[in-house]
Amino acid sequence: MTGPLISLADVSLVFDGNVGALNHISLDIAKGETVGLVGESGSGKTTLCRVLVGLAEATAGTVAIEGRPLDALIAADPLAFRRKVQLLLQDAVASLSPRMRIGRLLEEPLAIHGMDLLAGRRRIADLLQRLGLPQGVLDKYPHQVSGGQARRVAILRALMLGPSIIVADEPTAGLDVSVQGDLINLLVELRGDLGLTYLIVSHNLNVIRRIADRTVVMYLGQIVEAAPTTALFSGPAHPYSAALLSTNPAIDPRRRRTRIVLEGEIPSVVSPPPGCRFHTRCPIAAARCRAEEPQLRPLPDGRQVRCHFPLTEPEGAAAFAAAAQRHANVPADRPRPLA
Ligand SMILES: Nc1ncnc2c1ncn2[C@@H]1O[C@H](COP(=O)(O)OP(=O)(O)OP(=O)(O)O)[C@@H](O)[C@H]1O
Repeated sequence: MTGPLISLADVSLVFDGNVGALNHISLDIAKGETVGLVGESGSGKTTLCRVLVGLAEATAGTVAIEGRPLDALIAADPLAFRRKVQLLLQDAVASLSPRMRIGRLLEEPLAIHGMDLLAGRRRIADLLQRLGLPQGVLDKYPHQVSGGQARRVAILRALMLGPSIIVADEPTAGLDVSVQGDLINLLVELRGDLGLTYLIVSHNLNVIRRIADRTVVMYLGQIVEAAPTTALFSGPAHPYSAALLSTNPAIDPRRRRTRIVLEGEIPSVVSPPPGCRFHTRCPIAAARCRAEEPQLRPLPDGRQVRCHFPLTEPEGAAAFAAAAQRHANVPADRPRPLA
């Protein structure tokens, strides 16, 4: 296969006639790639995940897997589609029935998909070992295992049917840092061993930095930047990406001397600001930003950005440096709004 494994072309989704949760999203994901999705609450990350797994339907645009439209794939063979694309939810315990022992929970999909029970049990045994879970968890109820183990059980359940795509919404949320680290290592290992492709949503930028080959930044239903993770973290092109990264002091503190505090509420997707959607909170917004909506466009270094004045170009860099300078005298222990 030469084309992308997953392709979203100009996808929009409007809830209730006026909630534009996704706005002209175009994104290709290659087989074996891990794409991280970041952005403030309400930017459309979960909706994008739900579209990809067929739980929500795009109002416009096309979603394709291996070049075949998603709706046609689902209509032709819904079970085959579910085997191929699995959703991993944040709250692993809540996504498992509390009244069934884990062993039965894991065998349940085998019956639904008409798979051989013996072969299924061998697969469970193999995956238990691979995921570092003791055999004993099979006899327990979901609430009787630790948070980290419950998360592994949910991963095991998602892997039972041999998927090729895993869409994970906050897979490490609520876990201790060390357990988070183990889980990320596990996901990376599984990707290599089983040839998986991941789309991973996380509020935790350290998680995204460790696992994603490419990171997509969303704001108010739009992609504002899509870049190789190393490029994004070493020098964001969109002012919103810069603001998001600056909220995390652990990310290269030498580079992040200026903490950019975004002022004001995130606007509503029901009535997004005209021009650039970010202009009401952007530290370098100019008249053009208020009047003209920027398109997502490629930069010479291969990333894409939706900004008239990307920080990787001289005009944007100068404006950003000037904004930082204006606030340079704010004491270090106080937030330094750039707007
Ligand atoms: N079923 C629905 N009906 C109406 N509006 C919805 C529905 N689901 C989501 N929305 C709205 O769509 C927008 C995007 O929501 P979404 O949950 O995708 O954002 P998110 O980036 O995943 O946020 P979070 O990080 O909090 O999960 C929000 O304004 C939300 O209120």
